[in-house]
Amino acid sequence: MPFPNDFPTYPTKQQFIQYLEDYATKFDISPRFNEGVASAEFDSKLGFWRVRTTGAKGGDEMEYVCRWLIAATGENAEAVVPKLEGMAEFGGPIRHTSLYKSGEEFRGKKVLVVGCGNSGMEVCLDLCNHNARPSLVVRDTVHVLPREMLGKSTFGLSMLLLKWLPIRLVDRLLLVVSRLLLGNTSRLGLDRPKLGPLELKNLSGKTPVLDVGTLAKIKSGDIEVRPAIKRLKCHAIEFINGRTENFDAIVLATGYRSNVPIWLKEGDMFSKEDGLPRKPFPNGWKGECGLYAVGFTKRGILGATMDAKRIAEDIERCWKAEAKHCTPFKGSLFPLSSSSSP
Ligand SMILES: NC(=O)C1=CN([C@@H]2O[C@H](COP(=O)(O)OP(=O)(O)OC[C@H]3O[C@@H](n4cnc5c(N)ncnc54)[C@H](OP(=O)(O)O)[C@@H]3O)[C@@H](O)[C@H]2O)C=CC1
Ligand SMILES: O=C(O)C(=O)Cc1c[nH]c2ccccc12
Repeated sequence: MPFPNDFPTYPTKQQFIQYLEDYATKFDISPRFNEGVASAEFDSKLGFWRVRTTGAKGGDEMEYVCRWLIAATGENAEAVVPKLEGMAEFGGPIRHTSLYKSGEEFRGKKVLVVGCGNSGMEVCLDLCNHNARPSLVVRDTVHVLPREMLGKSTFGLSMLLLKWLPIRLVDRLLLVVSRLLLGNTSRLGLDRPKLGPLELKNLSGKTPVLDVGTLAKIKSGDIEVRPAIKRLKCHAIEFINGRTENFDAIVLATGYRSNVPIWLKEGDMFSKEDGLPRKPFPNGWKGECGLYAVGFTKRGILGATMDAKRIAEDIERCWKAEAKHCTPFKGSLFPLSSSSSP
């Protein structure tokens, strides 16, 4: 179900919520809100999955029983919080982006944003817009692309080009246009990886950063780039280049991970280490006993789409095969008198 034609390229929160509600109505979906899955386990005696949930405040336990279970909790289910030396000593707030609401509370403060993915870049800009003074830790290479190219969204354009051209050529085009529109990002302290943005996404899962105005703030000096952190002190931070600088607060834009191992009681399909399917792409979508996984391919929306189609087809096939084996109602109720039944 596509977005309505009158939606802008970047729908508002309210428009997106409306889309989700229309989607649920159209496909007759009744979401269960304010419930979290505590555990899901296959009951081999029953031949079904038992899924236990708890209410928002930990109360109201429920159990669901189902033939098929699709894990769709994603690659960004819980915050990754790095252990930094001296973390307990630091005097100011240390906030992961998952808990970041607005730059308002950091007004006038000197803030270190750790991590230069899409979250870190957008938080830096928001901090600037609230008159905070952010610095950004960039410890590795990163691909920054303009959000739009030739009047089209870079993401949409990439997906379109990939239908016709090999990935390396699309990457070359993206980099040429980025260079024209953004200039040389290395001069701002943002070196590019050797691999192109889409190839890197496919191989490592690292998403290119879409610039929403952060680069201009780095250029103007409103955001300063810093190397990796060595250790935290009471009101200061020491970097690996030996410099120490005072900061009032830290925002950890250090990313997210899957939380499947916490709730799914199952040993084979998902790795305990990273919470992703063990089978390599594109085979990670199917497990045993009616268990499936969607959206754990590190290949963004395209990857999730592939999983979703395969799962829907597989369940349809199982469903039809099982329906065939079920004896028709009449036959099973009156086995002796149904001499005409096959
Ligand atoms: N508008 C949009 O489209 C947005 C999309 N997103 C998406 O959500 C997902 C999550 O994004 P995000 O939250 O940015 O997480 P990411 O995983 O994309 O980025 C995390 C960043 O933190 C860095 N990092 C991690 N640990 C440390 C550390 N100890 N010291 C210094 N740097 C560190 C990583 O660097 P390194 O590479 O060196 O590990 C990386 O740059 C992504 O897919 C992203 O594209 C998020 C926000 C907005
Ligand atoms: O398909 C997705 O959802 C991806 O994560 C890939 C992606 C995210 N942002 C982009 C920007 C330009 C090209 C590809 C991507």
